[in-house]
Amino acid sequence: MTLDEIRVEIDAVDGQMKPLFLKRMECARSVAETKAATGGEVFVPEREQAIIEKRAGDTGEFYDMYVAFLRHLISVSRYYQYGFLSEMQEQALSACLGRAGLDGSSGHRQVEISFCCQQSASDLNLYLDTVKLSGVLINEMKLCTEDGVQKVRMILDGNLGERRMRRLICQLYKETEQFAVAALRS
Ligand SMILES: O=C(O)C(=O)C[C@]1(C(=O)O)C=C[C@@H](O)C=C1
Repeated sequence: MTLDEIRVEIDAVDGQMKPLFLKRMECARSVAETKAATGGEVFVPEREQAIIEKRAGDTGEFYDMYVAFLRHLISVSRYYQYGFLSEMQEQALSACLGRAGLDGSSGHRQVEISFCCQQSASDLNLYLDTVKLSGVLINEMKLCTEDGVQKVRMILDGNLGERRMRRLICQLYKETEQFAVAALRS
């Protein structure tokens, strides 16, 4: 097969995957609507583990790559879901601002946050992808690892009044360990 012929095949595969991706995102929307009505959490780690165990077992040499693909796919699904859950966003925001004694309506241009993740689970790359997806820019980032726990500190450009910032803060608050808004910076 020539390179051009292989690329025709890749284009055909991508063409088949696209409607399936769109269909899966439609399902994510329906799940979000159901959860908005019933109050369920977006992030259900045991369900994600079950999906991975059920699907990835027979992928042979591609096991790690297929697991990475599934984890990214599901992380995108979660990101999409949080966008529909404005009540959850508001609750998450007031919980972390209240805990830090901060006033979200104060004038600020940057939001400093901190959270932890397990080094072995390599979740940090997924969270960085989520930040990228949200459109919020990282101005500064510090990472230190102690006893297998990654402690992350980020300064994000933007204001808590922006929808994309509220959605991002909500997702990180719900999914990471020890999430905190450390400061609102002007
Ligand atoms: O099954 C759910 O509860 C979903 O929200 C769907 C889904 C997925 O995209 O597969 C997304 C987030 C959950 O953590 C688990 C699975």
